[in-house]
Amino acid sequence: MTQGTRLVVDAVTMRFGGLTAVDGVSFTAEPGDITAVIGPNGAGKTTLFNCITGFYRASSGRIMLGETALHRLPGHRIALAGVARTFQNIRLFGGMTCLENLLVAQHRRLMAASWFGIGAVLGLSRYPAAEREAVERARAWLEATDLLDRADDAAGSLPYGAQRRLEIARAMCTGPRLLCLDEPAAGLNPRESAALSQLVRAIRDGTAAGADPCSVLLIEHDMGVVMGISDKIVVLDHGARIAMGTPAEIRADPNVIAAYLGEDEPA
Ligand SMILES: Nc1ncnc2c1ncn2[C@@H]1O[C@H](COP(=O)(O)OP(=O)(O)OP(=O)(O)O)[C@@H](O)[C@H]1O
Repeated sequence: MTQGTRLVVDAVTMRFGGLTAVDGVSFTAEPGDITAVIGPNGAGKTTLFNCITGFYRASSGRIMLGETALHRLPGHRIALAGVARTFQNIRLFGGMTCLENLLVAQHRRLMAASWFGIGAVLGLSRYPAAEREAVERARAWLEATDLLDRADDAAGSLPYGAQRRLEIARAMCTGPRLLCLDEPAAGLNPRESAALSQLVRAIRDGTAAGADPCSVLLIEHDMGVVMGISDKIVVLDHGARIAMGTPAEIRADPNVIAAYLGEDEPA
């Protein structure tokens, strides 16, 4: 069993014209850890996330996932390298069922098993076995996210909190080495936030859906969730890293408290 994969973010800078949205940020997200990136509005969190997940190419710096240089890969190769993400705004196929959403997420695996259609034409395909596995994996993640009874319902008909869990299930169906969550607790009620925290811990520890442990990186404004589940917190302000440490260290850091003055104070 793997123990997740180390993410190294090394002096990453992202400029938009004259604006430096991320300014030489470095940190490592250790295997087996939940690492949170926090900071006031406009601090550069989403931009940094977009660099890691391949939506932007960093202006400079290195991003390594294990031995893989993510910063050198085109955006569409990042998922293949083992990075899965969820979005601030939910992006599910609303008209498809929950199960179908999780099967679509596995289409690359299924295509590979059918040798991209050629094996199927020749009757040599491993597709049926792969399809069975894909359905089993999808059902395991539906169960882990408490959505098994909604498997055949349209994703768009689910309550908001359930859609957020389905997004995580979909990301996990790709078998990632690193899961990036962009404000997963946004809009959740306290009970749903608690269930989310438990799910993210289980993903980190490899106790959900029979999957291996997975490193987790999250952006989150809900300080209850951040302080409750993070092993390490990286704090950004005006694009730069101003603090890094355990939740207890971050809570007591005067730089962090100063950065948040006028915002919601952490903890
Ligand atoms: N595509 C873009 N083009 C130009 N400027 C951008 C772009 N994306 C982000 N920015 C700017 O970069 C800075 C950092 O924004 P970013 O969205 O990364 O912050 P954030 O910490 O995620 O904020 P929030 O908590 O409000 O989501 C902001 O000044 C923003 O206006």
